Amino acid sequence: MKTFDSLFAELTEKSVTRPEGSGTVKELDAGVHAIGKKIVEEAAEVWMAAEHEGDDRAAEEISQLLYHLQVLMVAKGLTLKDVYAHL
Ligand SMILES: N=c1c2ncn([C@@H]3O[C@H](COP(=O)(O)OP(=O)(O)OP(=O)(O)O)[C@@H](O)[C@H]3O)c2ncn1[C@@H]1O[C@H](COP(=O)(O)O)[C@@H](O)[C@H]1O
Repeated sequence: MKTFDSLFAELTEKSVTRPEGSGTVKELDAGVHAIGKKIVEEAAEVWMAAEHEGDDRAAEEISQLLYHLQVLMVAKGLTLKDVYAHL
């Protein structure tokens, strides 16, 4: 099963190899402003799913929020260590 750390490694690699058809590459090219807007949108979807939908939908939305947060980290050049230092 994919984990937070393994997804981050995958996204970091894609930012370097830039494979065709990668949504991550497309999002990175859109820039921090666009990624930030996506994070806000996904956060709202997490909230709505948690309050009004089932656990499975909430978990799915949370996974998408985590993905977009990771894309922002890659865009900013932040590592997992940088973030874990604040946990
Ligand atoms: N985990 C994810 C992931 N979670 C969410 N998303 C993207 O985030 C968006 C979620 O969008 P919504 O549900 O809001 O749907 P939407 O509004 O129709 O989406 P958009 O129109 O905004 O694109 C979709 O575009 C998904 O493709 C993800 N895209 C990729 N991954 C993983 O990231 C890795 C790299 O992906 P690629 O770069 O695409 O190869 C792979 O392991 C993927 O499984």
